[in-house]
Amino acid sequence: MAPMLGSWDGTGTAQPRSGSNAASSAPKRILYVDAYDSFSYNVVAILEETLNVKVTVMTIDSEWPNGNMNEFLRFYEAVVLGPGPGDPNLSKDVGVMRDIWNLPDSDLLPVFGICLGFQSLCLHHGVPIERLPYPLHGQVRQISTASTDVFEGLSAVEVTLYHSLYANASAPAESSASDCLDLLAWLSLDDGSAAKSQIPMAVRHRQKPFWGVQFHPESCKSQRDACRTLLRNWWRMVLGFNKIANRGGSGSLPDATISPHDHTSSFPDAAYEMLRWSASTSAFSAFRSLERSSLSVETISEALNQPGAPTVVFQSNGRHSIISVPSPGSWRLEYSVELQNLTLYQLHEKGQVAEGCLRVPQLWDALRYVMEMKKVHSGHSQVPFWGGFLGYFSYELSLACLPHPKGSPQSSYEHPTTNRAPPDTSAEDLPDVSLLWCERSIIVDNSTGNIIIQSTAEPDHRPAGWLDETLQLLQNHSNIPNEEDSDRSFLDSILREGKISYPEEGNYKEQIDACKAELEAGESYELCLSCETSINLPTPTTKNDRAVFPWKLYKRLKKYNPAAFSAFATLGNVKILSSSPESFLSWDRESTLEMKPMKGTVRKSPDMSMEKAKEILGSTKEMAENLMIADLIRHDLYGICGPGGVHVEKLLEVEDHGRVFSMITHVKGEVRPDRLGVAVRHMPQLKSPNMAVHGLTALQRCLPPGSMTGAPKERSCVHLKRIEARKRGIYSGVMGFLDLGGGGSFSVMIRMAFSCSVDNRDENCRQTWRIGAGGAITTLSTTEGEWDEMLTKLRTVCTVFTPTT
Ligand SMILES: C=C(O[C@@H]1C=C(C(=O)O)C=C[C@H]1O)C(=O)O
Ligand SMILES: NC(=O)CC[C@H](N)C(=O)O
Repeated sequence: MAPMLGSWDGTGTAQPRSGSNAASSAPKRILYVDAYDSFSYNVVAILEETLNVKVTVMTIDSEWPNGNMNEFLRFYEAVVLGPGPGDPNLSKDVGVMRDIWNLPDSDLLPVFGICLGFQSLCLHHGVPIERLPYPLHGQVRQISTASTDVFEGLSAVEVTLYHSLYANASAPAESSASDCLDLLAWLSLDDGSAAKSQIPMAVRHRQKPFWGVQFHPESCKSQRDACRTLLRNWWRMVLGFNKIANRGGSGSLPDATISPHDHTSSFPDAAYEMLRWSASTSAFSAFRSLERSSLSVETISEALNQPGAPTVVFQSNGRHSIISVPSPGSWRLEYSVELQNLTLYQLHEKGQVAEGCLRVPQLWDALRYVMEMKKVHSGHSQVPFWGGFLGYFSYELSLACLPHPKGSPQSSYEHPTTNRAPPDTSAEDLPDVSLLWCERSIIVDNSTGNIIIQSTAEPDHRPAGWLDETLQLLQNHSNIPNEEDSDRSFLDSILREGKISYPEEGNYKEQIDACKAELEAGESYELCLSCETSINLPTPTTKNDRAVFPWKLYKRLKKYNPAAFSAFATLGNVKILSSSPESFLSWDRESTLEMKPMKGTVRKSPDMSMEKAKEILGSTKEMAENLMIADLIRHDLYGICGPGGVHVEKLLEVEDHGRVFSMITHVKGEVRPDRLGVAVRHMPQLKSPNMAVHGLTALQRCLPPGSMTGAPKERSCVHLKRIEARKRGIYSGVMGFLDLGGGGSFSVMIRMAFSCSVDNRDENCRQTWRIGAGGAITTLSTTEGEWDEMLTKLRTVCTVFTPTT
């Protein structure tokens, strides 16, 4: 193989004709065309980190600024066409990418296509794009190269692949292709036939400055040094071409992304209302400490919270547990995406209620505003929460936070009058957001037994005020006697009357096949499919029994399946019992964001050791599942933190999570208000140094959890919604706290049950609890294996709903 290299190379010996800006020291500009992929910001990061360039992001469904592509591209040194879902044969999937290939010779500029961008390049130059015999998603393979051109010095490179389609260079229509494209790299594919076929991994146009790679140089499992060399080689050739062509990005451009989405929304009045409701919250969290106490979290919560009253408890088996305590200034909010309705409820005095209409972005603005205005400046230095909001964001709220490409199937909740979701009465009244404004709380340091009693309400700080009273109360308190027997018979008496509706096996298996069909078509690289089990129970007859039932059930769950993020909530009609092992997003008060997705699960059993679990989870299938999510959350964090701001701490490590072994990845990002990531650069609110504001924004931009959707996130969600045909509700959403000191932490709502039944014996004699369970479907999944995995996860929660005798 001796690719013909055309008439120009990277040495750039020719003299510029005129007006070259080569001497300019300002970073040169690259235009990145984003096909709504979940790896886009990883590409932006590797470009900016490697080439000292500035990247502008333009989504495929954008209009060319001023309707003039040629004019606009003069600002740029080169264009990078990114990866994405779908098929380059369809204009909706590549959008403006296609326009680039039709640039007149006089306006040519260097182009580098990645995966979908590469396929678009090949297709336009006569190479058909077809389906692979088996998709290659999240798989790390060694490719061979021609060792020339952009692969100078790189003979074999290990790279990550995320594609279902490929450029069939040996198809009959190829004769014209070989006239203009040279093959620079290829992969030997063992497709089961006697002869091993080779598929193109990189090409270059012979006359035009167009390159493309089928693999993902930005993936954290692609050989980093080699991929950076590849980009530097390309960049040399870009500069060489531009010099000869006497072109090059010039002029100053705003640091914005180009997309059809209007990011402006009027500031919501609700924000001022929420601020008024928080008037009693001061800028200090005062505290008292009770050293080395043996009081349990359950005992403390029972001592300070009335059964059935709004309560949130985070009972971590990590360092700290948090228990909310009501105060005269307590209030809570509920938001419905479908109705675009916000309701505030005062918990004391006359139980005042306020309602307002606002859109999802305005809700985030309101939350940011309150967190900024009510910043708490000091408190106990060791504890992660001083006061603020505790509660959840549902999966449907998360979907409403995603950008939808123009013309894509919209989510019903954004436009209540059109494209309604399938009727789903069980989810009808479930608030999509429910948050408790919490001034008083108790923190238990699980490692020392120390208890911190804290409050941001000024009257509580006075001597002999609530802090001192509570200290005394807890000092004189002892653990509640073990009521396991009476609790068991109480719970069993209700559970015995329960009806559990399990998902239908045949239906779930059909849904697995439907997912696989989308994976094979190139629509997704991984789909996290789930289904729901519902449990219908009699409502206990007495008011007290109704109030204590969820709490007692929670205690049973906590005991049966202790988890890193066990949590309980009762907020209005909503009750949540969670034994989630998975952290979604947390942030400290200074600048660090952390995400720890979990993907790859095996059930514990007497003959399943950690060693064996590592062997199973070390398979191509399991590693690929986790790697895809690892790359997805790197993208999510790069969108906030920008190039240079994201680091992988742990990649694909197996951990013990109670009843299962799971594989996790741990990624950290540093927020730098002066160098924000592409996803948030347009937000003026983020000039603030307050980490609460950045953390909330990261939450808004990173929902829904990628481990619960698959990648690319937006397109995967569209398919999952159609295939699952239900609202997931709180399952797949997140639950956690927003700390007025600046921090925050949210876990993924899995291994949990929730109910939104009205607690009124007269109106509703039955209550329905819902448990979601599922798993990531890849092309390597087996139908049987996925059904079993779903059942394993379901059992961790469903077991506590079955009577013990
Ligand atoms: C979908 C669930 O879990 C998700 C899927 C996992 C997997 O595929 O291994 C692991 C953890 C979660 O991100 C669930 O628990 O219902
Ligand atoms: N990662 C990608 O860009 C994938 C491209 C295309 N959707 C495929 O599956 O082949």
